[in-house]
Amino acid sequence: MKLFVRDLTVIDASYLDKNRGFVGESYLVDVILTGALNEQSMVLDFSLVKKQIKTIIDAEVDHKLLLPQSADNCTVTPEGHRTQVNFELGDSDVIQLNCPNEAYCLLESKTVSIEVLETYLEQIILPQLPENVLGLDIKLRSENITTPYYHYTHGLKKHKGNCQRIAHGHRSKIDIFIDDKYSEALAEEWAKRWQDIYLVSAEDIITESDLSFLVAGKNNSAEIYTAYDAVQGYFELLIPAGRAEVLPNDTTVESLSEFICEQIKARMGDKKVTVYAYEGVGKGAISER
Ligand SMILES: Nc1nc2c(c(=O)[nH]1)N=C([C@H](O)[C@H](O)COP(=O)(O)OP(=O)(O)OP(=O)(O)O)CN2
Repeated sequence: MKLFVRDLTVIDASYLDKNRGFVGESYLVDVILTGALNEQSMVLDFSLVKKQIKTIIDAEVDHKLLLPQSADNCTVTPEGHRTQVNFELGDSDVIQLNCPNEAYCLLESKTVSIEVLETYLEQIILPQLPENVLGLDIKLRSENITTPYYHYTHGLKKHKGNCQRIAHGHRSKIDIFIDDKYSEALAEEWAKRWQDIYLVSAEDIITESDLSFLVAGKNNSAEIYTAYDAVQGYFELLIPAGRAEVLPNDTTVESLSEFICEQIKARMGDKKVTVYAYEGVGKGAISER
């Protein structure tokens, strides 16, 4: 007998890619369970399917940085409850992080892909399900978006939950209206500007000498050093400046939509500007000037 649940949850995470650097993603999760019927004539009660699988996904991958730790360009060094990561990019630039262990999900692979993540999740979730559940098929998919979108990575130091992690991200639609008319050109402009971007708050920028680790190699462009203290611990990151944008406020979706709206308004004079900035799937903030 097979049981399916579509849209069980959304994984908002980021991964490191040799060419793209940080890639923020929002994956919708579908599952199929194969098994014998239990005493309730069910493979597993839907409410338990949803709760148990979501709990594991939230703990293992959601709001984390997914690392291809078998890649030659990825060095992961555990330091007790913290982990240092050095990731060399194709252009010989480097991204470095030093964060509490829960900021990362370490994958035994050379790259991160949907297939790698599906296999990883199947392997860790199936043994935690009741014995009558014999098989688990996890399918991850991106939201079907037909208009421009971007992938961003960020961290919200003031968030009490897992959004405080310095490198989690989202694949997000951006809708922009000028005098109530949809502007594909402006949406595309922002999608291009923030494609695979790291968004950092100006107040979180530190100097190289404030980093707790030594900088490995020299980046081609300038570097940005950012760090903050949050409930889960101290988070540090070094990123080439060309792969980041510094924003005046926190990088909540409210601030992002305000930032985009203000920037466009400055060019539009008397015209009304409306911005729908999404954070992942089906949620976001609206700004109007
Ligand atoms: N008003 C706002 N609330 C939250 C923001 C924000 O910008 N404005 N941001 C976040 C985090 O960035 C987080 O990544 C959002 O993830 P979300 O999927 O909402 O978080 P959960 O995992 O708690 O939700 P699930 O339904 O379990 O996926 C948080 N809030």
